Amino acid sequence: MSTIDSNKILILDFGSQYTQLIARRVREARVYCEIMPFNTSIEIIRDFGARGIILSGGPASVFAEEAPLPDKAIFDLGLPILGICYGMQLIGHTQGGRVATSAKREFGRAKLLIDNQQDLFADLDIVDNTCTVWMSHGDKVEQLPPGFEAIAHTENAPIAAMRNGERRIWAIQFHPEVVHTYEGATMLANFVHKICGCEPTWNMTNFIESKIAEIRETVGDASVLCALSGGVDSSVAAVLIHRAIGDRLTCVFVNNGLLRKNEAEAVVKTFRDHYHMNLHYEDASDRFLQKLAGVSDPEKKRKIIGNEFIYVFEDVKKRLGSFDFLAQGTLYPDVIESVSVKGPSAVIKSHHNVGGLPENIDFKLLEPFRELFKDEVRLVGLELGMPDEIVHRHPFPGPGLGIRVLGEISKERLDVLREADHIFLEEIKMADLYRHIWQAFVVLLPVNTVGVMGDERTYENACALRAVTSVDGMTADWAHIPYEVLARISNRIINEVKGINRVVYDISSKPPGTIEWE
Ligand SMILES: Nc1ncnc2c1ncn2[C@@H]1O[C@H](COP(=O)(O)OP(=O)(O)OP(=O)(O)O)[C@@H](O)[C@H]1O
Ligand SMILES: O=c1[nH]c(=O)c2[nH+]cn([C@@H]3O[C@H](COP(=O)(O)O)[C@@H](O)[C@H]3O)c2[nH]1
Ligand SMILES: NC(=O)CC[C@H](N)C(=O)O
Ligand SMILES: [Mg+2]
Repeated sequence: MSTIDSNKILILDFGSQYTQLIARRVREARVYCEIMPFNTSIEIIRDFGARGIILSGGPASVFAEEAPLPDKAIFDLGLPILGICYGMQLIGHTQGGRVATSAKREFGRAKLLIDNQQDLFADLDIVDNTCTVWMSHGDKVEQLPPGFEAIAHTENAPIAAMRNGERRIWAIQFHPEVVHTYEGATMLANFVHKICGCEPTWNMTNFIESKIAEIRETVGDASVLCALSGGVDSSVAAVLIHRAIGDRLTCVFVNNGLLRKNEAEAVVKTFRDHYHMNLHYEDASDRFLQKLAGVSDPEKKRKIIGNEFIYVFEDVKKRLGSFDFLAQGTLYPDVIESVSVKGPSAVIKSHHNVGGLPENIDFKLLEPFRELFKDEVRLVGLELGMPDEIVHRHPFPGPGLGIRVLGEISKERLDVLREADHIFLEEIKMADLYRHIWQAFVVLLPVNTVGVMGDERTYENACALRAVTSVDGMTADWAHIPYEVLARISNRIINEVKGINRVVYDISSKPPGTIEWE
């Protein structure tokens, strides 16, 4: 991003599970950074103009025929380089050392003995030069490249970290980006501040100012249509764009018939009355429900919903006039997944995502949060003075209740789910748990169970409560909601919601489960 000058770090991605965590840690050190694929050309790297480069880990072995390697000219840029895990191995391999597949692989916790407490390992909060780190490797550097010295070791790896002070290259076998490496954040901060000389200036106020200027420049005199869901990302995007271009912004909120109880009214009220924005409310519930009738396959549902959203936006554009831009709340994880070196990853579920719009759509895209993580978007929202209820809302997927009524969707089943879901959220809020939980919702199961109510036999639906804790939605654990709260929720749902006679609690983590059931 041109507005951020050279006070930034470049991360080259070799396919590690943790590349995004490296980016988070660098940003937590208040230095802007971007991830680029490992094979990015030296011209692009030079143009980006970072003050240092981090080479991520990765699944490959440097011996593999197709081992991913960076443009070797990165070693001649005169910039400090830090290699992590595979990044260390590739430095060892390409700079004249020797890497070998070790008989003793290291996974998980390891004790690191630091042999030199300078620069990268300065100011660590440790005793006896020993710190706990997290490892995940089979290969290791067995012989130092010329000019390098070992600066830390473990029982299994005599060269667990190395550096070449003159060429300003550092490399570590463990993962400093994961929380289990207790002093990892300090090490990464040492690299970006002390070694690369970056100033800790990245903050949301700077971001907002430079984004507003950029939006004005990009949009010029044109008008913008913003797909607004009332969720965190698009709401904060709408407020930011409104600051930049005022009434040339029109928001479109689509009622796809799959929203939660009272949601449509609440979103319209907030954005029309509170923010005084041009808001177009499009009730498209009939067309969505018609298209979904008789469909029970989750992937088919997702595709139908994703496509229908696009048709609705195009229809609205035809009716409301000329809009050059379509704005949406795309975040960094969405963007980066499409450039990851992991290659075509397995399709677990097709996330409805306007980012997957066809090439020939009649809009240019405006995505002000392409560089941000969700918690950063929340900070932008707070900085823009947005209320807690919007900024700290649980994420809600575009396909909405359509993927929470398992099996065939009908208006009746959606209504049953809406009531149960409403009770669940109400009780979570009352128990003061809403902010501790990443996401909580009810799933209506395509299962009828026998019950007894008022001495009468019932044969009605079962529903499942789903509540998870998470940082980024990529991994999640089931939330440990106190039994008393669960008991109250179950009681209320069974008593108050006609059509449900049994409530179960989902205790699956992600992985191996996912957060949504479809
Ligand atoms: N009902 C809707 N009407 C209009 N646009 C929508 C609707 N649902 C989703 N979108 C668009 O799809 C994008 C992706 O949805 P997503 O759920 O990831 O983000 P969000 O709703 O803005 O935030 P959150 O993740 O907190 O729910 C939104 O940013 C928005 O632009
Ligand atoms: O906008 C969205 N469109 C979708 O199609 C979609 N599918 C899942 N989600 C949300 O993504 C997070 C991870 O969900 P899963 O563990 O179920 O994959 C959770 O927060 C889910 O609610 C979606 N969001
Ligand atoms: N996490 C990593 O970067 C692993 C590097 C390499 N694949 C190994 O097993 O040693
Ligand atoms: Mg949403």
